[in-house]
Amino acid sequence: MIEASGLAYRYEDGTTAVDGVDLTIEAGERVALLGPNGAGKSTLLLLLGGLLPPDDGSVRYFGTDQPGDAVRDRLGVLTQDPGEYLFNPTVREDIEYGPAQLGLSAAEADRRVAELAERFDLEHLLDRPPFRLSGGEQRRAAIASVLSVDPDVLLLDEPLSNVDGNNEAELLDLLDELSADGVTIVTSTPDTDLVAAVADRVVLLGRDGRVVATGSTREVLTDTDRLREAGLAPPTVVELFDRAGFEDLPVRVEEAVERLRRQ
Ligand SMILES: Nc1ncnc2c1ncn2[C@@H]1O[C@H](COP(=O)(O)OP(=O)(O)OP(=O)(O)O)[C@@H](O)[C@H]1O
Repeated sequence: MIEASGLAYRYEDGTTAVDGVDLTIEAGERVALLGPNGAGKSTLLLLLGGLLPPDDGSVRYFGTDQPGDAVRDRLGVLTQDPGEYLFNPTVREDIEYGPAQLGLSAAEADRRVAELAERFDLEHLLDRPPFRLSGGEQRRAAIASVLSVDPDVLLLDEPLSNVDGNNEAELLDLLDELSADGVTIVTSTPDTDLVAAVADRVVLLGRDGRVVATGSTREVLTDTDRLREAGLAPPTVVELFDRAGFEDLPVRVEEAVERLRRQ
């Protein structure tokens, strides 16, 4: 789906945000870009989504040489600022915007709005101006507008920040469903507790914008020393079982519960 090689990006003030990143994302994969604040996750996501031109290196999409612009409607990129997706007079129009740009019928756009509004608990907010929404509501509306174009690849920058427990569970369920439908999902986060719920593979970034490790979610999340060296706390469930002296560490709460029941 995405093949990045030698990616590097420096901001105008000379800050190197991403440095020499090689990364291949296969169809249907769920990948987390994990790293501490300032590691370059957001910048990398923008580079992968074709929204920033790299200073060095290149990104290939779908095994072709088409530039990011040409495959824009197949890539759904959620940046950290929900305001970037909410620029119409109402939330409804924001969600309809993508389908309209793709030339879909009004009936199909309406259908997508209704489905996404129900999923994200936005029905009562559809006719409001987006700036009158709370931070978490804006994030949910932004995610709905990204999903409205039915992308093949989703690139999500900290999608759960500001989102409460119920809506978090709803969004995680939806990501599971999209993944089961074959959508490729890349999620950036500094939150090790979230990773096992959204990814099967992890790309761990260090503070210098370089990849420190890649591996299965289990491999990366149970290597507590390496996580700490990268500036991250291990997931709570991993830390708990590690400190309690367990050998084989669970990475999800459900797995931990199962383990304890068997004891
Ligand atoms: N517009 C900018 N101008 C200059 N430096 C920037 C800019 N945006 C980000 N940076 C710097 O680039 C580096 C990577 O930032 P980036 O936002 O990609 O990291 P991140 O891993 O997403 O961080 P966080 O977890 O805090 O969101 C940091 O050192 C940051 O200070």
